[in-house]
Parts: sequence; C-alpha cells; structure tokens
Amino acid sequence: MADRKCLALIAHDQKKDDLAAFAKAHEATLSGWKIVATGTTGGRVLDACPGLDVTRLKSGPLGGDQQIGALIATGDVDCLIFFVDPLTAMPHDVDVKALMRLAIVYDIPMALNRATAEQLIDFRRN
Ligand SMILES: O=C(CO)COP(=O)(O)O
Repeated sequence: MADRKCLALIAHDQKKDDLAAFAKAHEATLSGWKIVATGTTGGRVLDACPGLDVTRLKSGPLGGDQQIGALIATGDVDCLIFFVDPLTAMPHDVDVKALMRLAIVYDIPMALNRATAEQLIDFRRN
C-alpha cells in the first residue's frame, strides 16, 4: 500500500478553536492522512481527535512554521491547511510569509481559512 499523504495543520491562537472544530467535523477523513502540525495546534487537534496520527513540531514562533516549510521543500508535505488570524500582529510574521511562499513555490494545495479548507477536504475526498 502506498504511503499515506501528509497534511500540515496550523492555526493562529484566535483560530485554534475553529481548527479543532474543523478537525472533529472531518475526523474520519483526516484519519486517512499523516498529519504534521505546529506544537500548540497539534496538541489542540489531538485533544479533539486523540486517534489521529499527528506529529507535533515546534511551536510556530519557535520555528514550527519553518519546519513545515522545510518539509514542503523536501516533498514531504502534500497539502497545507493554515487558519490564519489576519487581525493580530505576529512576532514571527516573516516565518509565516516564508511558509506560504514555499507552499506556492512547490504548488501544493493551501487553504488559509475554513471556507477554503472545507472545499479542499471535500474535493480531496472525491
Ligand atoms: O504560530 C503559529 C503559526 O504561525 C502556530 O503555532 P502553534 O500551533 O504552536 O501555536
């Protein structure tokens, strides 16, 4: 059997409740993926869905976004769902931009809000 594809999940603090609810609502679909997540986000996803295969990396401000960017560059992440908070300044804004840039460079599907993530998860199921 081919290796499962890898999905990266990230949410800024104001969006973490929303991402946990999204994960719960799509738990069955997400169980078909290998998941990598920034540290705090991964913890929230596992609290909501303890059975998912989630690898937690560093927290975003401590390098987690860059770790996920590196995994995109090596071809180890196939899809990115990142619930971005557009209303709060981030100390690691440059890391966030660099991550999005690599998702574009390597042309992987990237959802930056819940509406797009809902479409992406439905699309990939079909
Ligand atoms: O800051 C983040 C993304 O830029 C998310 O990191 P955490 O999941 O560790 O909060």
